[in-house]
Amino acid sequence: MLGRMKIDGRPTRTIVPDADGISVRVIDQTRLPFALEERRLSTLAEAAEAIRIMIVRGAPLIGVTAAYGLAFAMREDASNDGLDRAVATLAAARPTAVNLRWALDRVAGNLRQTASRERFERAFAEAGRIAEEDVASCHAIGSHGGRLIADLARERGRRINVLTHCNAGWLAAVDWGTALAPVYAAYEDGIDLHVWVDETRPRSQGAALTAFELNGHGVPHTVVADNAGGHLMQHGEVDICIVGSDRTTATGDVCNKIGTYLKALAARDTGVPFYAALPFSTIDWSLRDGVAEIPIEERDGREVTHMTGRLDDGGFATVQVVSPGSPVANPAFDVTPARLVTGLITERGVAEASAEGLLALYPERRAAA
Ligand SMILES: CSC[C@@H](O)[C@@H](O)C(=O)COP(=O)(O)O
Repeated sequence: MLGRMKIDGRPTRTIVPDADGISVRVIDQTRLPFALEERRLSTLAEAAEAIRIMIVRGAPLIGVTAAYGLAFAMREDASNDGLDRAVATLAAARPTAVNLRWALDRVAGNLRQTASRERFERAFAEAGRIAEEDVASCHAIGSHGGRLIADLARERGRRINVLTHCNAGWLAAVDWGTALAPVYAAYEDGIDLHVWVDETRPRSQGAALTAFELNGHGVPHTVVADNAGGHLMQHGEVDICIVGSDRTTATGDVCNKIGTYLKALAARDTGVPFYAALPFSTIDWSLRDGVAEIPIEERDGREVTHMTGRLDDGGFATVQVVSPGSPVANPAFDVTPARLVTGLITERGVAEASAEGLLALYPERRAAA
């Protein structure tokens, strides 16, 4: 299946069902930007491991991969116990992105009404539908967010500088992405724009993945160290910040890659609009206080102490960058309170970051609220 996003001019998607009808192929994101390699996933263990070690990452893509993982599990043990065990295994792979739990609940809910012998086919088809819906949501996010960039370009009559953090592009979803979808939409509409790409230590998703994506599309961009954003904003070099989200509360608090909160603080201080772009599957309607309630994944300290990269001679090396013996901490996400968020760009339009703002776009949630 062809995607809209491109690598070397070739349309590509991050996850594609294989012709054998029992597996999927994914891009191994641990190898980017220096090597483009695919992995085939066909078992529960492979899907859970791919999510855990971040062969696939980004909230929407984690959700789709988990849905396929549940399908694979149904080939191995289609009993109710097998289903419960598979849900638990996949849910534990990464705790913060709520799209994972959302996708598991959707597929598992469907399977509980389904006879065991039909469960694999049913789950595989449902995972495919979740992937297609994600593409449609991201495309719509692109249209709504692209208009924000176009409005700024009209208003300011010059090139628009967008700052983004981590990778919330098509590599983090199935196609298009969330935070980068508006960038792609505006760029394809001929808007003159440039993207400041936060490097995003410790795993460098900005330097490795966002830069790789933008390069693939010819979108003008510059990679900056994580600490540069505040300075750029103070000097009028940023017109708008757009980030993704791993979980957004019913009140509009935005959980995203560690460091996002600091950018939102700098944006507020300098009057730069700060948006989060996310599909409905990223909204956790059960939570009202993101700082207190969202579980923050703590990852291996080795991501902080070591870095891997390409040597000048073309070889690869992992090197230690922290003083030996120093303890490290590695919280992977932080929460930006709704009061610092100018708006939430969703597939239904741009919402104010508040309970009322979200309910205005998702009125069907009013009864539950
Ligand atoms: C469209 S993806 C939104 C988020 O998932 C993204 O901004 C992010 O924080 C990804 O974190 P990662 O740890 O790389 O999975």
